[in-house]
Amino acid sequence: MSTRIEDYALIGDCETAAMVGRNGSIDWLCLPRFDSPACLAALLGDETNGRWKIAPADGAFRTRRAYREDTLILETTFETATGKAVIHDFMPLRDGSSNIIRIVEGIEGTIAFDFEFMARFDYGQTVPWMSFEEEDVITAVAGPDMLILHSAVPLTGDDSRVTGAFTVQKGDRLTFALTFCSSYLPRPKPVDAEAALEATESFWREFTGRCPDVDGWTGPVKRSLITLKALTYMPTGGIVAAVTTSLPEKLGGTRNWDYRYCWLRDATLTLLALMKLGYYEEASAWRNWLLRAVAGAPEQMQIMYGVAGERNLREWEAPWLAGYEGSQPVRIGNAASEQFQLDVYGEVADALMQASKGGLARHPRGAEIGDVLMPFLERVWRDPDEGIWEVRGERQHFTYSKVMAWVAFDRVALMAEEAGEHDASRRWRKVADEIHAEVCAKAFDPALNSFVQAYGSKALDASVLQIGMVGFLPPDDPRYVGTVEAIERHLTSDGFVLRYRTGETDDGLPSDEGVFLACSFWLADALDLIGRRADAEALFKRLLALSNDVGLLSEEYDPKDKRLLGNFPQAFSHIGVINTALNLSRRKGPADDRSDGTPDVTVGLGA
Ligand SMILES: OC[C@H]1O[C@H](O[C@H]2O[C@H](CO)[C@@H](O)[C@H](O)[C@H]2O)[C@H](O)[C@@H](O)[C@@H]1O
Repeated sequence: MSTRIEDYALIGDCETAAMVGRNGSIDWLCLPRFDSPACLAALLGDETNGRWKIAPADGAFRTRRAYREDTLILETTFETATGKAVIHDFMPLRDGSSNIIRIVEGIEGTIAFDFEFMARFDYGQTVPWMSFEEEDVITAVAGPDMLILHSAVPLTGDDSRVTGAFTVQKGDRLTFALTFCSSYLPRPKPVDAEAALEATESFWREFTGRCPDVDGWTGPVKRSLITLKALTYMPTGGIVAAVTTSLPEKLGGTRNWDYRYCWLRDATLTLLALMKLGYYEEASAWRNWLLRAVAGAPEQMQIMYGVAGERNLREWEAPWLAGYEGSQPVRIGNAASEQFQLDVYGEVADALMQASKGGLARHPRGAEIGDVLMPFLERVWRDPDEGIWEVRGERQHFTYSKVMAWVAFDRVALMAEEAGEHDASRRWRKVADEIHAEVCAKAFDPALNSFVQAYGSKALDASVLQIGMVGFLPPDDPRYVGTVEAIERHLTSDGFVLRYRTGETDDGLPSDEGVFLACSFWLADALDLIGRRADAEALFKRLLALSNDVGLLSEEYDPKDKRLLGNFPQAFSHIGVINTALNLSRRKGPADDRSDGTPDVTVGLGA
């Protein structure tokens, strides 16, 4: 039986990450980067696709898990009839090599453990050459890649499987370290596990220590903050949407996508959340990543890039992987990278304006990029697009896309005005006004008393909840209030929000999907904005209760089967935790900031 998505926890080194099951098995690991081929891929198949398991030999064990306070160090406590032991799992920040360290510590009595290591490079396909250099040092080599396993106990096995057995007693501390390196380069020095544990703890504590108090929500906010940081590729500042590919949006379904890339949309929303908590260093790193990634001709700007700004994210399928609970295909790469999605221009402009407001130092290329992108957007905003949901059906005039195009022109007009560039400001304001009038005329359905998914459509769509948050209409505008209420009434399942009804939208895909957690946070924000604070709080609490035992959320949820669905953990959902907590706390939240329209800046788009 497969491990439920909610039974995984994340560990990472801000360059890649691993998924650790409640059963002691590491079932997902891509090296050396988030988007590199996996060398442990049991998550999307079975153990023969690669895993590293350390678990009590007595199968009847109980587990309890928690992160060491304010860190990404996972502590899984195993209890059997004979004793209690903890495995401390973590990935230290790199100092020349990438490592996963597992320290098994005896707490009470005695426990017998089984050890199993099966490496499969190239997404669970390639069986390596396994060499037993010493009883406790084993290497796995396949082409350019090499894993070195340092074990505290003797191991045996062959190319396909390495096993061992050991016992821990109270006070024992056994260390296992897996190091990745290039097979053709000199080997890195073995890592000092205890020193690495200390350094890892200090790193995360220092990072989390800067988080302000967010009323009663500080706990979940900190966990979300740590998760977003773990999704950041530190060498470049790029932020991936999730660390997994192809965890399904419906169990057994085909809506399985690769999220190990940097979406401008997801990343800018992450940036807004981080800045609200005062994390400007991360925001600055991301802004520099963005300006490097979008450098070039504006018509070639993509909606997503690789972690270092790569453009070629060609989508392909890995048929040898059975898929999570049989959900095929497993996709690598993402064809949405070639789509046209208007909203990203608005998201980027908005984030950069907020960055300026927050006092982020000006970047020399920033204004220049704005000068090139805005005339391009002026030419193309009337075109249909694939929209925020990246539909694979026909392009449409999606309401959210046009609203966000309005945001782009509105923000640059405000910034130009503030900088005393009155001609530019008038030019952009004129386009903004034109878009505004068109959206109000074509995207509002008086019979439904709601904004709809696309011009002339009858379908509801959760993305238009953003209309009151980005300042397109004041929250008390009856058209916005009507929209929020229509979505609450007709686009929810068990009180949680669907992106849209799959049967009513040509998204080019079969079957349906779960409720979308980010949209559910948006409904909480919207309810708060229209003056229904108690309902907003109640929904927020229900959403937080969907987090797994270590505070992590995936993209979607199935209210019937009560299971997390989709890639995990997902930035979009954790951004929701932070933003809604801020909106509901005394502190001024992103919704207030984004809707108040004050530029408070002195320089251009990239400032
Ligand atoms: O629903 C089809 C699309 O689903 C994915 O996109 C979703 O995830 C993105 C990353 O979090 C998010 O930016 C987007 O708004 C979501 O719809 C998938 O990546 C697409 O390829 C797919 O067409």
